Amino acid sequence: MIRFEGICKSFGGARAVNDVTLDVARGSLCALVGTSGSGKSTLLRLANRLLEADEGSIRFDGADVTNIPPVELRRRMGYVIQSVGLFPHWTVERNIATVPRLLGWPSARIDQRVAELLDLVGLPPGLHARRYPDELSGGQQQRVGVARALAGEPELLLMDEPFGAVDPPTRRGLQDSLMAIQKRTGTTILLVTHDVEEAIRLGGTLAVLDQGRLLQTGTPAQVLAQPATDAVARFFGGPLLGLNRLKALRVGDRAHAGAPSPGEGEPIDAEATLEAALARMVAEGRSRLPVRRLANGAPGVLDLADLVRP
Ligand SMILES: Nc1ncnc2c1ncn2[C@@H]1O[C@H](COP(=O)(O)OP(=O)(O)OP(=O)(O)O)[C@@H](O)[C@H]1O
Repeated sequence: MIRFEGICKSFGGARAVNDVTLDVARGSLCALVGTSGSGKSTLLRLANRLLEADEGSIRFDGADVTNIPPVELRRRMGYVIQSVGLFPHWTVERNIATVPRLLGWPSARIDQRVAELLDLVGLPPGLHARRYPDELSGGQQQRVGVARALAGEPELLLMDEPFGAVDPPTRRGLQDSLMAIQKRTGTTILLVTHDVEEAIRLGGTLAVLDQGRLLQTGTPAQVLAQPATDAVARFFGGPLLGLNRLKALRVGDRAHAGAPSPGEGEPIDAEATLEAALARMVAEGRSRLPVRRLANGAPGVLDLADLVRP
């Protein structure tokens, strides 16, 4: 869907992005992660030509982005930033309708799209469509920002720290909504975050940047099991990397067949993370949990020892 090839970008002689080659497959979610100043936002802005690369090429659906007019490019790529940037004097529905209006959609189609998107991001249209941004909480504004970016049915959604400014429980709610939206719409997402937990939780592919260089790509489970460099290991927790790894693995990945014995407590879901399983074991003083259902449908068990298996 989008491929960065040998991309370099400098500001005043300092390399912000250094020879990055990265492929984001159609329908996937790729999280650009790395410490502050590693070049994540720059890479995102190069995708929609808010910035131009010094070297290398970016192909979007097979075409070099420099051959696509910026207006067309930004219509085909939704862009969500942390500060949201909603127009304060426009209602929620008018904000969301920005791109469809520019595209000249008939008003009935726009109204239908706005209502559908508000539902999708979990804001009932009857309650929210006519409100103004300053009548919404920060988390609700973020949801409107996501709806607005999706309005023109973009092929790619670029998100720069989209949930950076909201509290952790709201952030988790927004992450869940985003994952559900992606499942439903199949939109390709390239997202910037420096939050390790968010990067792991969203699943998909991680692309780890450090000082402008791409150090590693892979699923969270792969990257946390075998960090390519010390910088990657440090980013994912250093001495606590092992604990973060438990966030990237599911109970079903490690549980084994077995009949739970009486008194072993509530079964845990095979989809729960190993971190959640360990938390239950610690809280309940158990070294074994029954598992509701393995991939083959049979009940199973998870032992404390399963958590430390390679
Ligand atoms: N417009 C600009 N002019 C000059 N330098 C810039 C500009 N944009 C970015 N930089 C520099 O490029 C480097 C990479 O910045 P970038 O914003 O891409 O990093 P980041 O990984 O997104 O960081 P953060 O997580 O803090 O947002 C930094 O050293 C930054 O100071």
